[in-house]
Amino acid sequence: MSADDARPGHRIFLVGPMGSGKTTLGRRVADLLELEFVDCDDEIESSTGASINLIFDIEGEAGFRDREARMLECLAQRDNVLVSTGGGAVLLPANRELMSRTGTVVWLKATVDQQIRRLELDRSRPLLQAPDRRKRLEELAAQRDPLYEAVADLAFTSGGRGVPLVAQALAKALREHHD
Ligand SMILES: Nc1ncnc2c1ncn2[C@@H]1O[C@H](COP(=O)(O)OP(=O)(O)O)[C@@H](O)[C@H]1O
Ligand SMILES: O=C(O)C1=C[C@@H](OP(=O)(O)O)[C@@H](O)[C@H](O)C1
Ligand SMILES: [Mg+2]
Repeated sequence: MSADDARPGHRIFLVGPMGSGKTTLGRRVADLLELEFVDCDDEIESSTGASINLIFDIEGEAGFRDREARMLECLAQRDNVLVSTGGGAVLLPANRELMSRTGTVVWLKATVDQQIRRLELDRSRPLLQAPDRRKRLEELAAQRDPLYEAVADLAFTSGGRGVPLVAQALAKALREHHD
């Protein structure tokens, strides 16, 4: 991002692992920063009329990544927006390049324990349909943490404060980042 673009909330991308709160916190933080909120997965679901699970079933992960990359390209053209991405959006170099070039990228961190607790009942994430969720999440973290790190302008750890307080802290961190 150039210095001229570095205004609060011009375009923010939240990245990070499943269950880090990109969707939940993103919506609140967008409100606090008076930005439009958009969730990449929700956009894919509403534009296809299919759930993420069904897309994975029919087209495989590769098909989903294709749709995700195309959706991100569209979303990166909006202004005054906070975009919550899916946890694997950082996998494609083109996505990383797009997000770094067009916005402020925030890595929402979460421990595997937090992920497991928060996603205990979740059945909507195809990559979590594994017999050993901890192992799966650890493998994903080993693969992806270096990518989150590489693309992020800011890393944010939520701690155990509860969603409303964490959203306020994240909004504050973003304001300070842009000052
Ligand atoms: N900081 C947090 N503290 C407690 N619960 C959280 C936090 N962030 C998210 N959650 C909960 O975890 C679940 C998954 O959050 P979600 O926003 O869908 O994560 P992501 O979009 O990163 O996968 C939701 O039930 C949400 O309420
Ligand atoms: O980590 C991933 O590869 C994925 C994360 C999901 O989004 P959240 O990170 O919002 O759960 C969703 O995009 C899809 O199930 C794949
Ligand atoms: Mg999400």
